Amino acid sequence: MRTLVLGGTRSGKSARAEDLLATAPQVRYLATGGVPNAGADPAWAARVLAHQTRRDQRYTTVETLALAAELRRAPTVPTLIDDLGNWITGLLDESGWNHQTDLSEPISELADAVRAFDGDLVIVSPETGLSVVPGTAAGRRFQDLLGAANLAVAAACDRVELVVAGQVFRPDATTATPTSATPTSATPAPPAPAPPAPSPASESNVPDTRAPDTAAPEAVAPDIAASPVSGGRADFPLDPIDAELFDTIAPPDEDIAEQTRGHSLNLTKPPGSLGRLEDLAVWIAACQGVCPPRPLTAPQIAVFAGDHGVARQGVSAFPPEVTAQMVANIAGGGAAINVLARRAGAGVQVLDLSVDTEDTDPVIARYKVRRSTGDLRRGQAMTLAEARRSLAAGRAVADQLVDSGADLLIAGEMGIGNTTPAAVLTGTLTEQEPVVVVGRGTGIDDAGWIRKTAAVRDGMRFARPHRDDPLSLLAAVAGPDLAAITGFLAQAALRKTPVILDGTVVTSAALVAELLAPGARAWWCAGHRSTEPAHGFALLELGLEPILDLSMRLGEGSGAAAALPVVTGAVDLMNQMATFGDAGVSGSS
Ligand SMILES: Cc1cc2ncn([C@H]3O[C@H](COP(=O)(O)O)[C@@H](O)[C@H]3O)c2cc1C
Ligand SMILES: O=C(O)c1cccnc1
Repeated sequence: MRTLVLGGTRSGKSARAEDLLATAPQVRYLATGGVPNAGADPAWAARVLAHQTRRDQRYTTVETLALAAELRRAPTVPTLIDDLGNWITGLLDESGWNHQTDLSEPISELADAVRAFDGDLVIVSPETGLSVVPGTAAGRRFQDLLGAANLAVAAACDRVELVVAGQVFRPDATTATPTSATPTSATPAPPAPAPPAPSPASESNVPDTRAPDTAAPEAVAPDIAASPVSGGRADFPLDPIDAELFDTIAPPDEDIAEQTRGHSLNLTKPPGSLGRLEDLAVWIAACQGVCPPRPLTAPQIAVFAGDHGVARQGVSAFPPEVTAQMVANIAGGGAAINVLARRAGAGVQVLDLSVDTEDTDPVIARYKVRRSTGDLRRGQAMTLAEARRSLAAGRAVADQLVDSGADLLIAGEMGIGNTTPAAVLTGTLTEQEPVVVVGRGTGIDDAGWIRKTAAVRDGMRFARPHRDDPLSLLAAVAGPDLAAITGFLAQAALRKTPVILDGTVVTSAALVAELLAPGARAWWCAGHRSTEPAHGFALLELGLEPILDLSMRLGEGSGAAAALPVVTGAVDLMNQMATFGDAGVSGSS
């Protein structure tokens, strides 16, 4: 079990960490605070002594900043790291406190080592993000880097705890997942979010840290997760009036792309031998504007959920009630997307935009626009105002994730019947006939396929007049979930953040997003090719070649999450491989 214990100064976090290892026969204690010079700083020495006297004979202390190497050296020995704040300070002391100091590599190395660790590991780290932004450049640097370290390490752990005045809170156990807004959601929501909106830290993207054996009795604190919501619904942080207006989307940096292609020629491999992995790394470098690209340490997945009126017409193999049930499943960490995200080190949050229930946890429903949609066979799935609100919600979610450090975004979806509006959008925007785009979705039989095709035909009839007006197209035949995904994807591009697209539902929204924000597609790659026929047409229209083709047809973001390790691996190759010169390997003759 790997646990990250966060807390403020003197919160009781170290004592809590030691409690977690109380039954371990021996504990390796990785101390990052350095050996204090008692003469120079007696107060610091006393502080360290207090920690030492509390620990017993079972502890063996190793003073080190090389945490990743030490974890890898003995990856099963029960270990306590105390703490990441001193670790960041030590690294900054070594490499300089100026703003150019890049600690992304040691941070991602540590996260990788934590992920690979196979025993009891407790990591203590200060939670400084709840205080004011420091007034000095060095203070801000420290706070930013510590936040990044906490996010990356939280994503690699099985669970995250927050200690406040000796009380233990489990962010991931509050609402079953949605929690803090920090990319890996290591940081729980602040008790009093600042206006104008749920602060980033109040958003739900705790990494999916659920583990089968984590039902700790102290896992409470519903009020923390619920705090950002007023009256059961979140206030919309973005004025929906302008939700469909986007500034020009700048393309990823072509000079950096060229530089990265050149860099790749120097690496110890025949030119081009890593095939499309090289293209992916070049693309990420161009998105980041950095050569070689920085390792991706904080990918985030937002799953947008909604019901669809047409689902009552026999177009799905499953009943609409499954949408709400699956929202709870995703929040609880038990869906396919959670499993793939955990493995890939991505945080997951699920958001109810239009599920047909009043009972969703208020945090998950903070952007709720309505219950279900009108039947798209008769047009007007929602109003224009609702479409704007939904777009604004998706944009706000992307903003919050990017603001809290996410370096790659994935949109997922959950909604029984949603492959029907997706087929309507794709058929309309790629000018294909209904029979060509309609697939089996969750596995409908022939009679269901005929009903679905008829519904798509009717929906396309209503959609066609709105083909050149993305907002009214969404209002006519989509729904809040698809509109939110549209806003999310376009906003990610505006914020220069790469996206891995998922299957047919998300990609149908991508078609609309490209209309709303032309050029946005340059910020997206296609994670996989779904077996739904509409998906192939949508990918063709966007000019995207999928990374994987595994006959998947699930949605939730699962195809994108499956492709995520390929993308992060591609970036690592560009970043970590030795050059011919460095390794003393002869180049081609
Ligand atoms: C248990 C279950 C889990 C799912 N996870 C994703 N979907 C996927 O299937 C649904 C769309 O297919 P259709 O249009 O045929 O209803 C969406 O919820 C989509 O996310 C699921 C569907 C089910 C039943
Ligand atoms: O490709 C998808 O996104 C998909 C396929 C089937 C069911 N739900 C989603």
